[in-house]
Amino acid sequence: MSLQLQDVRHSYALTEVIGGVSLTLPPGGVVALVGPSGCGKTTLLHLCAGLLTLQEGAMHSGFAKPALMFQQPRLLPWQTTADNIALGLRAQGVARSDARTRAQAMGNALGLDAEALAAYPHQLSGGMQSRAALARALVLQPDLLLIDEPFAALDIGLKAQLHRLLLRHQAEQGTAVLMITHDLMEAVRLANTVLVMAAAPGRIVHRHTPPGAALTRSDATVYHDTAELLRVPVVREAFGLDALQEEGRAASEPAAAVLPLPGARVPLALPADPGAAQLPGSRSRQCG
Ligand SMILES: Nc1ncnc2c1ncn2[C@@H]1O[C@H](COP(=O)(O)OP(=O)(O)OP(=O)(O)O)[C@@H](O)[C@H]1O
Repeated sequence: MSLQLQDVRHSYALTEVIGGVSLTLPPGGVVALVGPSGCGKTTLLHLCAGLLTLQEGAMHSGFAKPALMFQQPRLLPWQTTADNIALGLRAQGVARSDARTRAQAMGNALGLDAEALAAYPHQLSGGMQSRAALARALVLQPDLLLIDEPFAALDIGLKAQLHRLLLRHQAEQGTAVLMITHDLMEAVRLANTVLVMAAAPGRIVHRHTPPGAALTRSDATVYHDTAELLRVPVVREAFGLDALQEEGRAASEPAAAVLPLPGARVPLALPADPGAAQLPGSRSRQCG
């Protein structure tokens, strides 16, 4: 039972955006696809979720209960938080009272109290909405969770809290997770395997295994490992870092050899040691 992609390609009209991606996600594994904006991460995730039709290559999923968590919480404004969390269960035919009980328990586990669960989405902060969206996915007890940058808009503290909640649930339930992000440090913090993508067309250019188990990975280890990853030439190239650095140097000649890089979307100068929605079920698809 795993998710396997073999030489998957995808084009929008005449433009090839995914140029031959192969990957395997085993049960209980956490794979992060990380890459610059526009390299095809969302397209790939939507292919895995069955939201896009496979055009070329092969894909097989042995997972029976996949769930997708979108970049935006996408809560129904006319339903309470608890009813939003219960939505997938209700769609599966679970009785209203049972679904609500399970939704409340999952909401509580993710830090939503009775008041938040009785509130409507517009009465919740962004962080609470993200918790509700995570609860809505996790309450389904998926064996495969597909995540599309759900924590991108959160502050650093909230992000860390949700990372921990997700990792704890993942470790307890053995859920396989395929997540996409453009944040290298988030990928190193959460994943067993980090796959770095480059653009035009989207392809995997580097595979990285962060040390140890994610739940016990310290901040220092995450910073150090991210810094190491940022030294890999193909990773730097994928994010356009060296080009930016050259621009910076040219602009300040003959000043300092190393400059901060304006506009970079990934951390650039990390200390080496800072010291311190229910989807279609199991499927196998082949084309091309
Ligand atoms: N429906 C579509 N029709 C045409 N082109 C599309 C469509 N969806 C995405 N694209 C293009 O395909 C490329 C890959 O887009 P995609 O959203 O998969 O990238 P991404 O890596 O997830 O980007 P981001 O990190 O900015 O969300 C981009 O050039 C985008 O403009």
